[in-house]
Amino acid sequence: EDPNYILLGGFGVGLGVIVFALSQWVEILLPFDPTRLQRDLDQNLYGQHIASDVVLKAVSPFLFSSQPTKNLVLSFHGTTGVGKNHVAKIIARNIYQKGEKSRHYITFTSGQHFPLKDQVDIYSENLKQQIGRHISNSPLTMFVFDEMDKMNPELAEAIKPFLNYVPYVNRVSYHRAIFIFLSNAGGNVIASTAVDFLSAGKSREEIKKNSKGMDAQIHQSIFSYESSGFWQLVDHFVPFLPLERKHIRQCVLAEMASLKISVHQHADLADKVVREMTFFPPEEKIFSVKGCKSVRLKLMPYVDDKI
Ligand SMILES: Nc1ncnc2c1ncn2[C@@H]1O[C@H](COP(=O)(O)OP(=O)(O)OP(=O)(O)O)[C@@H](O)[C@H]1O
Repeated sequence: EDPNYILLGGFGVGLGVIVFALSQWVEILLPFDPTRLQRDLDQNLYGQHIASDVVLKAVSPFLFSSQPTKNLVLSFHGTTGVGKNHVAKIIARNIYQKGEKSRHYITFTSGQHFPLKDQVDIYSENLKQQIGRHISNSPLTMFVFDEMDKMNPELAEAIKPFLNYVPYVNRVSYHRAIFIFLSNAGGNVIASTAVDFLSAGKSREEIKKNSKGMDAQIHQSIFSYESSGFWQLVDHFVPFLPLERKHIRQCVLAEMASLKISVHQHADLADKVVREMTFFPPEEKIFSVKGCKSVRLKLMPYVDDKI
């Protein structure tokens, strides 16, 4: 063997390893395409015409702008299992090639990450450092805070400076980050507005963001929390409506496809799962109490028998 070839081969392998490591480290940001986001929402988000509209109109100009004047702050409201986390993930997969698995998609759940009241000072300090570090690594980071209604107000205070109009810290732009807060606060207000509409014979699509003062009532339900200054920094409050039978059915079919459960072999499964769910109000039984939340779990027993 010619030692030159061995040297060259070794060099090639080394270079390959470095390129591979770099490609794992440097994540690809997708070029933003509003049509793709719209298509994704149209096809994969069921029964949420208001949320779909607000998200598209908020996210598109923000991602198009090369120098946004402030970061994007969204607050999603609705009862359980109606698609709040789901939409955050849809946004993520339209920004990052790795979607929700991206290193730049950061989630915190109050009950899980900040459970102890007497540790709040430590949580605050850690949280500030983490947010700063993530933004320094990649200005276009998504921070998703779940269970905001359970968050200690002191933690909200720790996040507040990042939502403000601070343009640069250490020459890194703080205006490109996206903050999404999820909560069940206002969920009952939204649900009762939906019940009123459908009971009055109106269609779901007629419900607007400010129908029956829904907007104002959502504000009321959160501004009564201590950190009202924090909520003033939110750009858009996004209501998620409770889901009806047809939406649950759509969720079941989508989950069946993702779990590779044959629709042919289990023709009645979607209807069976829908029948097993609980609906409200008790008389009319229009909306699913848990949205699409337990759908995946109910399908698990069928996972093994593939097509
Ligand atoms: N409107 C919807 N359209 C499509 N799929 C949905 C919708 N709502 C819920 N799902 C499905 O149900 C699962 C659970 O929903 P998701 O986690 O988004 O609920 P959530 O509103 O965040 O609830 P929670 O308040 O309990 O956190 C999602 O992963 C998704 O598969």
